[in-house]
Amino acid sequence: MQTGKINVQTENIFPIIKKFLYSDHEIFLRELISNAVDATQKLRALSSMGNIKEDLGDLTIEVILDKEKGTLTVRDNGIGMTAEEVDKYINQIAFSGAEEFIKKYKGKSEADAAQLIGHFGLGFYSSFMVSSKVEIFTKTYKKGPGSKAVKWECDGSPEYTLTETEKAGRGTDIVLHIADDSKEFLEESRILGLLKKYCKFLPVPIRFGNEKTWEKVEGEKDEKGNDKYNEIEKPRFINNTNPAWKRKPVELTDEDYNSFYHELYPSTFEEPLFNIHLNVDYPFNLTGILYFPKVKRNIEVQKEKIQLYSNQVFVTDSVEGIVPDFLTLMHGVLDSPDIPLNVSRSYLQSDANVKKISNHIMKKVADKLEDIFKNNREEFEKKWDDIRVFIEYGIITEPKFYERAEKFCLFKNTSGKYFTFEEYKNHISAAQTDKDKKLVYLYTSDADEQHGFIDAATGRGYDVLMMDGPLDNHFINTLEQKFENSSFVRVDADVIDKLIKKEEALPSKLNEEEKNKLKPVFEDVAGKEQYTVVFESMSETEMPVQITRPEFMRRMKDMSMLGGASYMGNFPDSFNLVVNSNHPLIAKMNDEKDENSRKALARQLTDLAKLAQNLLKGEELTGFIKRSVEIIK
Ligand SMILES: Nc1ncnc2c1ncn2[C@@H]1O[C@H](COP(=O)(O)OP(=O)(O)OP(=O)(O)O)[C@@H](O)[C@H]1O
Repeated sequence: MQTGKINVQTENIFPIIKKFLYSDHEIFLRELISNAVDATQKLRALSSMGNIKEDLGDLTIEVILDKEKGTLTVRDNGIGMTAEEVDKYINQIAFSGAEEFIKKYKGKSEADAAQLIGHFGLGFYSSFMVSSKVEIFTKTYKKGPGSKAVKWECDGSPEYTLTETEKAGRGTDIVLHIADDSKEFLEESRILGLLKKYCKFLPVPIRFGNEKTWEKVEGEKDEKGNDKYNEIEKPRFINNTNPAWKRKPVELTDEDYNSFYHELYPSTFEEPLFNIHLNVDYPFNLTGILYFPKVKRNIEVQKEKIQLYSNQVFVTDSVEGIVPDFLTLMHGVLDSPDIPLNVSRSYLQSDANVKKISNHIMKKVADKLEDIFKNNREEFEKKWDDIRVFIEYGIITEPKFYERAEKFCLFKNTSGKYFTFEEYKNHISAAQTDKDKKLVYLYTSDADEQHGFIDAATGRGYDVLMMDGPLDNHFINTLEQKFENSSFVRVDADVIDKLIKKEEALPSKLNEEEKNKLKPVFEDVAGKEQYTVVFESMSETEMPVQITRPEFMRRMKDMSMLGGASYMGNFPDSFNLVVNSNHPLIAKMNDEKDENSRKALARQLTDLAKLAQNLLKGEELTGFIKRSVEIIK
């Protein structure tokens, strides 16, 4: 027997390991199983190179729980280790990582220390987070002297023992004696949960005990004459060793992609819209499949998230910082050994590899969208309403994505037709260029509520865009910065004559004095605080009074509601009450001598204008209806 001191200066490092990995104790299982997978893959590699002649036998990795003994064992049939290798890889190399960590951690805050851990990969030693004692039983695949099985044992102090032992087969058993404060890891359900989380797609079969199922007994019936079934126990395998993202795209059908989607997200019933299969070797290694889900109208916190793997080992499903923000709306898997694990967000964001990966993914997503757009515009338009939020989000937040998306991003108008930016510009430029040569894009945020204004605009030969998505306020702001000499104006921002300013207005039939006389009457009925009364000389056929929402003030209000400008507090609604000074009813009002009649007329006209903007409510509405009945009588 050999006893020795693990090559470490610090007296007892395990309490420190324990403390700093506290929040993530469960990763010990991921680390141990990864080692077992590595050992198995190495064996496979040796065999395929002809270095091992005999049959490798069953390579299943087993996870064995013994509640009575209080142990959890990870067993592999991989390459195993000789005594010398245990000394080298476990006592020295593996520990030096831990030790280096301790040195660096001294004098740092806990948060910094937690970030550091990832760089050192405590690997095997993370098992001490949950164990009072760890044993390794291992036998190398190598033949000859020095290849006897050995047992290594350590109880968390820097002393270990290394002895010869008997072991039937090749490979390694790591036996954890679970510590009193970690008893949860002796619960079958807890371990099963962890295996399903971290090991679902590992490339070597993982078995955890047995599961019960029902098996049909051929040729036998039960008392009722139905097929007979017996309950049987069979080995419970955790993983799909050949997940879709590791296979070649040519081998996969749409059904394969969809069924893999459901394998990833078992509780989701919706089908994804389409997918992108990633496969890059250089300058970094990245595989994966991303799915476009149907994005809900209101972007909610998502249940299904992109899952990040490193060589098929699950790492995390918070990929912020690794993929651009707007791509976090996608679903699927990314697998890259080049993404550093267990490190902080800010570290990830500054990592050069991560940046390259992020740009690459963005490019691939744009490629795919452009591809569908070019080759199957009909399908693209059909999916547009579902993917639109996603593309707008990308355009708002990523200038690089805009450069690509400006070719395939679509506008939809109120009659349901789709246009690219370029097509739309050509479509409206004749009718919607104002007297200063500025192109005015008209839009509605609610086709029902703004119906009257849309009607007036289309009547003029203008086109109106549907901008009723959750991001459209921001989207419009972005486009105004990108499009030269253009502005966006909501259809109810002004009366139709003023919406797109053309030549000089018609002459007014009211003079200034008359206007000044009528103005207070309208101010009185509408309320001066909320409504600014303005006179416009429009055609006689336009409405006598209209309510508009000046574009700038409305945007400020929308922004304050979104919380984007909370310093403005509760920004008030602000409206213009536009009086058509050429309308016969206004002329009639002007001629009216009786003050009460003049006021009644103003009130009725104002209420009609409010009604058209869905602003007439409650008591005002009731009053209006009663008055209208009186008039008809
Ligand atoms: N099940 C095993 N079979 C054979 N060798 C093993 C096994 N587990 C660990 N080893 C050896 O011990 C070494 C140290 O393992 P450890 O998990 O600490 O670090 P690592 O796997 O090299 O790196 P990482 O920090 O990424 O886990 C491994 O590189 C390997 O040589």
